[in-house]
Amino acid sequence: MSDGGAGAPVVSTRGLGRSYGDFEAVRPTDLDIAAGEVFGLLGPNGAGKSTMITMLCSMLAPSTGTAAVAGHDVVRSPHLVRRNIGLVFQESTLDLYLTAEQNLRFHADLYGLARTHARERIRRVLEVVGLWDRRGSRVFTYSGGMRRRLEIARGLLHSPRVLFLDEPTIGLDPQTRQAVWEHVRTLHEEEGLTVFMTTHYLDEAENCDRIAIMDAGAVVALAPPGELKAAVGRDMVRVGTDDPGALVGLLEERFSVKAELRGAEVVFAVADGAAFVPRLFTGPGPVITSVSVTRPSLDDVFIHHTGASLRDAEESAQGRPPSLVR
Ligand SMILES: Nc1ncnc2c1ncn2[C@@H]1O[C@H](COP(=O)(O)OP(=O)(O)OP(=O)(O)O)[C@@H](O)[C@H]1O
Repeated sequence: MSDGGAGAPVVSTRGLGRSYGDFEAVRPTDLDIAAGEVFGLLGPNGAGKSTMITMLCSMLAPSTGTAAVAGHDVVRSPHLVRRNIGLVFQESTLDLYLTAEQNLRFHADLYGLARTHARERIRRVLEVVGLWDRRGSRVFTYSGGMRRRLEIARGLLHSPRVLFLDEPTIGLDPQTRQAVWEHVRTLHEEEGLTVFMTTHYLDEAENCDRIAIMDAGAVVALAPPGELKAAVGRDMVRVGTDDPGALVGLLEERFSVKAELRGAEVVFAVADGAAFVPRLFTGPGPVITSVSVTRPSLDDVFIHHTGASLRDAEESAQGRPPSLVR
């Protein structure tokens, strides 16, 4: 398979799917990702994100269809695929008893980088992720965030065309997540890297050029974040009340509006929030303590397509034992 030249998608799938027995973990999927794009795959636990990314990295054989990465077929040319990609997965594979520099040198040897080039490249990637000064420290002395940054540096050492990140910041605090993301952005901008990531975090998803929302093995929406939000189209109304259950019932009966409980709030979508809200205060009903009207957020988009809140997915992801913070 040829590289296809400028403008050709750098990741392309046709009918790509994976089953376990009768269970379709990833249903046949077509995807095209352009060179230089930052692409995010979002979905609740078990949606099929890891299965998808592992197939694209040539580490799991598809049951159906084809996938090409940097012009190479993932089944027929796995070695060429791996030369062209960087991987940062949930499970850390750093050697904790080696220094950062030694970890990177080992990786450079594996990829056959010439010594001088490797030296320059190690310096460059460590500088980008802010670890050059700590290059001589053994990795077990690093914090969770520093280890993650080092893994990103390692994933980029051999100048891949596509960086695959499977939940790169899971278990990290918001500031560290932000820092990791800034490093990815810098490399994306300076090296024209294509980034394919899975995430549970809405703020990370907002940074993507395009997002695919995956649910039960299928891509149910795919567009830039702004377009996804505009497509949901309606205003979100959040109401605080002393009796949320009663308010959900009242909205259904009196206004035929389907509302959900999100935490202590009742949340629903209407075409014109400002016009609708005064009607809530007419007639008998539970006491209303607060009301807010907002344009749709990415979480609203997620709920619209999957019926679940991404915030809940974030929380359950946070509850998992973080593989980074050892
Ligand atoms: N080796 C396997 N054998 C059987 N079922 C599997 C296997 N690997 C994954 N699955 C199932 O496939 C589905 C998709 O799993 P996958 O790990 O891709 O989801 P995910 O979206 O990455 O979830 P998470 O966000 O929790 O990592 C799940 O129902 C999972 O149980």
